[in-house]
Amino acid sequence: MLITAAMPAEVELIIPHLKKAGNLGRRPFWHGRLGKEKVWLLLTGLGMVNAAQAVTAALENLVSCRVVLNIGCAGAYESGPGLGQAVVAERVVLADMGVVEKHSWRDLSAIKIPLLPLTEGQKPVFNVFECDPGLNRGFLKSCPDLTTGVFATVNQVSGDIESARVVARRWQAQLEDMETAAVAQVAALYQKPFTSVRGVSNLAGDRHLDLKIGAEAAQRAVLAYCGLN
Ligand SMILES: O=C(O)c1cccc(C(=O)CC[C@H]2O[C@@H](n3cnc4c(=O)[nH]cnc43)[C@H](O)[C@@H]2O)c1
Repeated sequence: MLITAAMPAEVELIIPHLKKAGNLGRRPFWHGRLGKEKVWLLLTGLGMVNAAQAVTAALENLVSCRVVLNIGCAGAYESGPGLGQAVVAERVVLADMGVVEKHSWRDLSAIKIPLLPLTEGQKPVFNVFECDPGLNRGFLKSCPDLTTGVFATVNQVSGDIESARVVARRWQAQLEDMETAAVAQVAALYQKPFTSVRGVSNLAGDRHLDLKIGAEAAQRAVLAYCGLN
């Protein structure tokens, strides 16, 4: 399993279980066993470009990697989960990729060019990546406190509640982050099952974050999934 996170604070509980293994794609990575799982842990840096570059480098090199998991903290949209709640993604979306015309926003289907090569019998992929149902069942079984939801991955972080509300409504999303859908897109290109578990660090639109509370919630879910609780 390849586990990716953006920032060191998001992997502090997991790192003590693993060994530093140098750099991969110029990103620090660790390797070892987390209970039942053989794991590579990769720090990608902030945002979608960093995440996509790091995961591409990892999947080009780690040929025996079967599954990709993204973890970290996230902002929760109003009426979404509370601070410290861990959530597993049903689907993740490239939430602000599309067309703006006269202040009106449309998703990538307006451009009609899919993000992934078309495969027979599959619908074209524009903004939305479905997470792996089998992986999600495993998480929900081992972590009864987990909830599920849609993750909106943005380049423009919501800086006020009204802006957050627009993104939440557009995608029926519960959480906002800056990397998940980019990791999902690269995992899909490499045909690797993918999911994401994130913990709530703030109300989306409120820039006061408790990184530790959010990051620890997600990591505890990962440790439980691996049988280490
Ligand atoms: O200073 C700010 O305005 C600010 C706003 C949002 C997040 C940050 C961070 O330093 C953490 C970024 C990190 O955590 C994820 N994250 C956490 N909360 C949110 C959010 O409300 N909107 C988008 N991303 C969020 C994100 O994936 C980053 O990796 C600072």
